[in-house]
Amino acid sequence: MENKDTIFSHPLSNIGDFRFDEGVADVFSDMIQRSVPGYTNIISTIGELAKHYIQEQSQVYDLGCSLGAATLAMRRNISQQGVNMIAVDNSQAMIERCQRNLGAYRSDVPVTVVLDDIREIAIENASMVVINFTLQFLPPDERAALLTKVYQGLKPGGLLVLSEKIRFDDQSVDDLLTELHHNFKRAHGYSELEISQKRTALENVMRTDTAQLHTERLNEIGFKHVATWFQCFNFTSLLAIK
Ligand SMILES: Nc1ncnc2c1ncn2[C@@H]1O[C@H](C[S@+](CC[C@H]([NH3+])C(=O)[O-])CC(=O)[O-])[C@@H](O)[C@H]1O
Ligand SMILES: O=C(O)C(=O)Cc1ccccc1
Repeated sequence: MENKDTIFSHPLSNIGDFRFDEGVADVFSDMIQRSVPGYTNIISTIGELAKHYIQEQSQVYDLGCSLGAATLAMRRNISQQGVNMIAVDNSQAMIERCQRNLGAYRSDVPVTVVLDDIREIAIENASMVVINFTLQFLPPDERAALLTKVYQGLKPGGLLVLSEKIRFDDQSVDDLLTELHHNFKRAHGYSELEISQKRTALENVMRTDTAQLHTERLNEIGFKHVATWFQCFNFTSLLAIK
């Protein structure tokens, strides 16, 4: 049923930048579950939060939706009327599979699947916005603008869920939590070669911020309530309410 991630299992003579292409999209569900501690828990909590925060006659956004896991979790959980969901990703391979996944379950909640850069889309009348491990792929100096756009598009009482891989200013702490994350990957069957080649591939494309920066930035933008609700090693998820 599910394709196993073997992308980095053989020695590559030239490790290019990590890309969300067909090969990655085909194995992405397996890849993210074996790579991100707490991923399944985060997805189901997004579903729980949807029950409480999605407002009637409003829009819900999943920015960097990949295969649509967060959108599916939210859609399954809501009984609110007049909700329109928008799932956005700039990878054609992901969007095709996302559309297919959403079509595999029946639901009365309309979802518009959009192939675009999350920096280009309008956010309006939103009661919930999910950015689950996607902000980390934007250039660091463009992150505040994206989050400001989200804030401006949210209704009062609206919720942002922001999940990210993080780094630590303290080098010893960063080394330790990186090692614990690598142990997690080993425990899920990844070899040293896979871990190190993927790390190289991600180096230029995924520049992580610290937890403090995430919290401070959300506060500065104006969110009324900001909290870290999940952290495992160097992975975190925050919620921010307007
Ligand atoms: N500028 C951008 N515009 C649109 N999409 C982008 C951009 N940059 C990257 N992406 C997309 O963001 C997604 C990141 S994965 C999200 C997991 C999902 N949220 C999940 O809950 O399963 C997380 C990870 O791979 O660590 C990929 O599908 C990219 O194509
Ligand atoms: O795999 C890793 O080392 C990560 O940091 C997480 C991840 C998961 C899926 C795609 C890109 C990064």
